[in-house]
Amino acid sequence: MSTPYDLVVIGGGSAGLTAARLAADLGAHVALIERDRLGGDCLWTGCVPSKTLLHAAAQVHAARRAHRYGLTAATGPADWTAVAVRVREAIGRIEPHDSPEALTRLGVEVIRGEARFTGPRTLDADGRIMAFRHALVATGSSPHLPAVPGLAEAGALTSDTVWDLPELPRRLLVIGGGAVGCELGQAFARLGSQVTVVEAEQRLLPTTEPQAADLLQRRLAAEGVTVHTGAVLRSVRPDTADLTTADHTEHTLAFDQVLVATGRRPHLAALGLEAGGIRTTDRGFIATDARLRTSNPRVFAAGDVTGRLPFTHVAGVQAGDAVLNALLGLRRHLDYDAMPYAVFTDPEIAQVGLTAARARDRYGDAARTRLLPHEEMDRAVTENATDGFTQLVLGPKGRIVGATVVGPRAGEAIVELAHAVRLKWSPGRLAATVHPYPTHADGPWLAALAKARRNLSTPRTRALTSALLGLRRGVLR
Ligand SMILES: Cc1cc2nc3c(=O)[nH]c(=O)nc-3n(C[C@H](O)[C@H](O)[C@H](O)COP(=O)(O)OP(=O)(O)OC[C@H]3O[C@@H](n4cnc5c(N)ncnc54)[C@H](O)[C@@H]3O)c2cc1C
Ligand SMILES: NC(=O)c1ccc[n+]([C@@H]2O[C@H](COP(=O)([O-])OP(=O)(O)OC[C@H]3O[C@@H](n4cnc5c(N)ncnc54)[C@H](O)[C@@H]3O)[C@@H](O)[C@H]2O)c1
Repeated sequence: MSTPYDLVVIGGGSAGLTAARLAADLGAHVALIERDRLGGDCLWTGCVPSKTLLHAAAQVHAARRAHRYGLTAATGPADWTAVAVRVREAIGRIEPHDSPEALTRLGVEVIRGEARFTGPRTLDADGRIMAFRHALVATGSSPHLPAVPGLAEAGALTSDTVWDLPELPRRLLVIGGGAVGCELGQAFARLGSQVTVVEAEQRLLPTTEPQAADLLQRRLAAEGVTVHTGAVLRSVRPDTADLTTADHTEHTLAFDQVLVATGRRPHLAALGLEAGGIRTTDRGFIATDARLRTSNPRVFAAGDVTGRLPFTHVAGVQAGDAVLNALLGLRRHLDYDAMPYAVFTDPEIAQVGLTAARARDRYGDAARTRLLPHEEMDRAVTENATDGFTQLVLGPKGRIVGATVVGPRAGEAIVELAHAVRLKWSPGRLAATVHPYPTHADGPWLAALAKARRNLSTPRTRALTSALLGLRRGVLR
């Protein structure tokens, strides 16, 4: 057995890579064990391919509407081979940053193999026993297939396998209307597939603000996507699916390919959690405290495996905190109420902090919302994208506790609202920073200005300003 490593990282995805790099920067003796390819879900099958696909689909969508500007509009389906090449190109451009060579240059020992705990301070990587002072579990998650008869046998695609399609499906059935289902459903529809999305809950993106989800559903319908919400998928055969919709009617849908996007489960099998003294939650994720420590105080966890907000940026910041807490004995913890995310559909939907409903649950009558429809935002008018909105959710003392932006570049516009939530700003504080005109960041600014202006016109402030004006009139004549 080797001398103990300061840190052994298990899994080379968004969380594991960030952790290993930071540990090496701090001068730690660090090893990273990866059983497959460094880069994880985000690089190979998640964020990077999906955002590249969405960009390609947006270009095709714009080309189809080019007749508005006197050009010959594009018709027919997109060339899937060309799109797939572009997706692989984007992955290829990013992959070298995450390669074993790049990590080794930084001082990380990269080990190819499957890790398994053999005790509270040791693990086995494909036959090699390694001792550690600290370990980080960053083994991520995989798509989960619901137990619907015939689904697995129908050759269902997931976000792991959809990238290998030899051709664009003519009819694509998407099971699940969460982030993956909405993003990929819209992208495939724009590229030329006939898409049907089946969602079990009453609306798409069930955890986002309801008006945002409704707006997206209307847009998808306008683009020719059929959406069934509140639907129960009963069974699947090789080219048809039986479902019952919210109004209790039964449908049989024909498809050429079916894509399952119904959530993910953590990679924990064969990790030897029991030998490592690591407990899991009721939902089957690794149980961690606020400092990301597991039930074994020498083992931390980060990323999708923790079951908290499964996003790349969350995986990265969790990994950073876990490494600092483990190696330097700090007590850092994240504020999940200030964690933003974006769904890259068109319209783009970005959110941070509490939704209006959660704010009411937490703060009762002290919770308020301020909505700025994007008809009032000039940049949205110039781009003919006025159906979006910016909503601020205010808590006690009028502090911003949550926000939603729907419209172009919502993912960028949400960033300053994430600052506002984290730093507990009032709208007045946000309004004090001048924004260039006209940008997509005007939504948050105009919403904050409108609220600040309303504060100026309360009877009390009006009485004060009237008195002051009267005084000035007297002095200045
Ligand atoms: C289609 C899609 C689009 C997405 N888009 C976005 C987006 O736009 N923005 C965003 O923030 N998030 C997005 N996500 C989510 C994001 O991809 C994940 O949250 C993120 O990749 C999780 O990182 P991770 O490090 O926890 O896990 P992973 O990236 O899954 O990495 C885990 C690694 O551990 C390895 N591993 C597992 N078990 C072992 C073992 N026993 N031994 C050794 N190695 C092991 C695996 O091989 C893998 O490489 C998307 C996800 C999907 C599916
Ligand atoms: N833009 C982004 O940041 C982005 C994009 C894609 C994915 N992701 C991440 O990847 C994770 C996985 O995405 P996902 O979309 O698979 O999961 P999800 O949890 O976001 O959505 C799954 C959806 O499937 C529905 N569902 C579950 N079982 C069903 C059934 N039997 N029939 C019909 N509908 C059913 C759920 O109600 C839910 O709406 C997400 O949690 C997200 O964090 C992020």
